[in-house]
Amino acid sequence: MSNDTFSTTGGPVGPVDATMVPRYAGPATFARLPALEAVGRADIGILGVLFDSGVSYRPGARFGPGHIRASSKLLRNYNPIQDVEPFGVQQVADAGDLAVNPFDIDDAIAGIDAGYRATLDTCGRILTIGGDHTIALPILRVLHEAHGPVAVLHFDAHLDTWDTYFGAAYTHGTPFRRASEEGLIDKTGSMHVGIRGPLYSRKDLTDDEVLGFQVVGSHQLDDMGAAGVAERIRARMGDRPIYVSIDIDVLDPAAAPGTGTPEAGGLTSRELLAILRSLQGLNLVGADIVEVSPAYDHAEITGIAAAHVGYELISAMAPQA
Ligand SMILES: N=C(N)NCCCC(=O)O
Ligand SMILES: [Zn+2]
Ligand SMILES: [Zn+2]
Repeated sequence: MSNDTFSTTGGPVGPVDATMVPRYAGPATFARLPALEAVGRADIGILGVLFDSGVSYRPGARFGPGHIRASSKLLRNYNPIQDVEPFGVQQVADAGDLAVNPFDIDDAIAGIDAGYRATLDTCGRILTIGGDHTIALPILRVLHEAHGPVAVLHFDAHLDTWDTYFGAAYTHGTPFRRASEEGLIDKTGSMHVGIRGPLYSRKDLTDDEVLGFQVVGSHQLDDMGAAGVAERIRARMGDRPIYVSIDIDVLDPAAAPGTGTPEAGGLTSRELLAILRSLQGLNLVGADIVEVSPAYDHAEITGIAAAHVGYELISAMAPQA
């Protein structure tokens, strides 16, 4: 018999009541929220995608969803800076995991497409926790059917608009080039935030611009500040439908050591969380948090950062009073 004591006031079913069940106990769901099947439908579904066969360096992101859930137990009901109860004003539920083919990327992409589409039958929007960045492509394919080309707000140390690796077109370094080629993204409204580190050549940047992206480099954060980046985002995206894709390696390795392709000189978690808060009121149609690789994490540093990223995204998606 489950000892979950979900706090509910007749509205959305929220997380387990922390005054009844100690934080280290309760369901292994994101923020100890109810499972989707327990509530039937949700405004936001948290969906794990256990896939990391598209990586080019350190693997392990297939274990990211479980790690982020385990690291999310301390999340509480009220978000003071956004002044919202993200789990009280909307139904948020954990939609479980998509376990896709680890041996065939094409089959895995088809599986993610089908699983994401099925989850949208009972969830208004989905916050996906990965998995490596390959997973963004099938998600954008599904969202394109409902929204047309979406503006991609991409937080990452890496452009992820490269062409192929060893001849492979579908990897964690290529999702946004494929998406742009397939007409899935709004080339007048997409941008990267946090880009840094060595590139393969200058052509990486000229190609990237043609594919529809503007770049805010990590090095610009000191001068622009989170507020300046937030302004750039609003100016670039306006009221377009926006897909937010967050590669946890946008954070400095000090703030996110548990990731596959770390680059020095990244954002602090405080900067990233401040930028995400500024998305409140924008037309967010979905989001993901990818590339968390627990094997390289210490003391849940990366898992906790990813959990808070998810919390601020859910808060930014909440209906405002
Ligand atoms: N972590 C992501 N998503 N992409 C990394 C690509 C790294 C590289 O091409 O060297
Ligand atoms: Zn990256
Ligand atoms: Zn990436």
